[in-house]
Amino acid sequence: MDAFKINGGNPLKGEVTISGAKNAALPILFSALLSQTPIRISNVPRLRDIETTNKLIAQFGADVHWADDNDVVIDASNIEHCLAPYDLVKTMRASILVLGPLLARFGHAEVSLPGGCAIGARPVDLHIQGLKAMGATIEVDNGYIKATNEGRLKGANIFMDVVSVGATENLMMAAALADGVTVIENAAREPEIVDLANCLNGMGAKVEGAGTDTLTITGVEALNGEHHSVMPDRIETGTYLVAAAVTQGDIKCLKADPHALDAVIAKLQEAGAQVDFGDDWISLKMEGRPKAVNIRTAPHPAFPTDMQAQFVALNVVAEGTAKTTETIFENRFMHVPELQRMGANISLEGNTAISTGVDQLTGAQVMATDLRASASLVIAGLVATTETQVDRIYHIDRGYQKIEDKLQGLGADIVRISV
Ligand SMILES: CC(=O)N[C@H]1[C@@H](OP(=O)(O)OP(=O)(O)OC[C@H]2O[C@@H](n3ccc(=O)[nH]c3=O)[C@H](O)[C@@H]2O)O[C@H](CO)[C@@H](O)[C@@H]1O
Ligand SMILES: C=C(OP(=O)(O)O)C(=O)O
Repeated sequence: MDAFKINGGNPLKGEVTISGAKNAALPILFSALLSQTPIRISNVPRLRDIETTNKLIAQFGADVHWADDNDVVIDASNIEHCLAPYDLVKTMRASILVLGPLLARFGHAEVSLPGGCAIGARPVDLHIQGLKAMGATIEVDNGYIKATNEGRLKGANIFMDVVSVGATENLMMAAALADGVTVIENAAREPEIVDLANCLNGMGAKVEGAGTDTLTITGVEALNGEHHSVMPDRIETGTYLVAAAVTQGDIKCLKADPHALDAVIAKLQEAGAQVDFGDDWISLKMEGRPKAVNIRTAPHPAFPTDMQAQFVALNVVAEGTAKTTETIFENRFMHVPELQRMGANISLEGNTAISTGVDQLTGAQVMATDLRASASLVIAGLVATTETQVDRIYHIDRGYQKIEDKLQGLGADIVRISV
């Protein structure tokens, strides 16, 4: 199993190129299942979750191949079956996103229930309810969601009582091929939803309102190939910016999208960082110790849950006391006990972490428990006074392309080892 060894103390300096967004690339790759002709997707990050997605799509019978370093071509004209098996689905929750496209195009789909995960139970009831509202018959049997539909799905009015990124994406993809108009109210407004809508519209879909809380989708009979470039990863960008702030560094992120990062930039400025940006870059300079900042996660455009752990790493070395409140996932504080082992002064009260920054963290052997928790431990390691070993970094490989190479390029002392 791989681990990172980190010797902290170097301020991050220089330029880092941001990869395509994992959370946009995954639904966009799955949207290829809606298309009768090949689709080419550029700026796809090279990550474990992307490999899992490609494997899942290929096992339905589609032809999936890398056409270039970051370009994937998918030809789903011939699909042999519509069964998504537990072995693949259990390794990546986003696999549930095959349900809408397969059902809409082929009238049936069997998808393993993804099961709970480290950060929370993460049910899929909204996905199922929305598809039922569009006329599908759905049963859950032996751990599988079994969905069927006679002919095309029917357009429907769907109100989602929880804002869900994945359910919005699944229903938007299904509605793209439905008969009639679907209106999704209380839809998620994340930039990745907009990127997916743009890709679908390029394939011939009629999706309006992406980026607002009401989506109107007029179904079409068929979708066809498209060449789409995935948006930059706002969470990867935010992670490097926080790492630079914590190490009192000076970095520039290239091929980034600063407009997708408003809430994160506001918090970095509140922490005392100087942040500048242009159309496709963002830079951060931090002089002196950051100031602790209160955080409350909520659906976009509020502060993203996927940046919570990284800001906890900032708060535990910042000047002052801060409250970090997690409102999206019920168990997304597993980095807290690991940070305590590195000397952090932090405690948990319900869904709030209360921290008072310490002058210095000390290195320790710590365990990554989920994707962003791993990132927060790496950030903590970058400022710790002695060596840190972060174990189980397969979590980080799900979502960060070549993180150790990128951090080394910024001057960090981090190496991958086999343990
Ligand atoms: C691949 C991907 O894009 N993952 C992102 C996506 O996950 P994902 O799409 O799984 O997250 P959701 O937006 O669906 O989850 C938000 C909340 O809704 C709840 N819920 C969701 C679906 C449902 O049917 N019933 C229900 O109750 C969840 O348990 C959670 O409490 O959005 C999350 C919230 O921004 C991010 O942290 C993840 O990085
Ligand atoms: C939680 C995340 O991903 P997933 O929804 O794929 O688990 C994430 O990207 O932080």
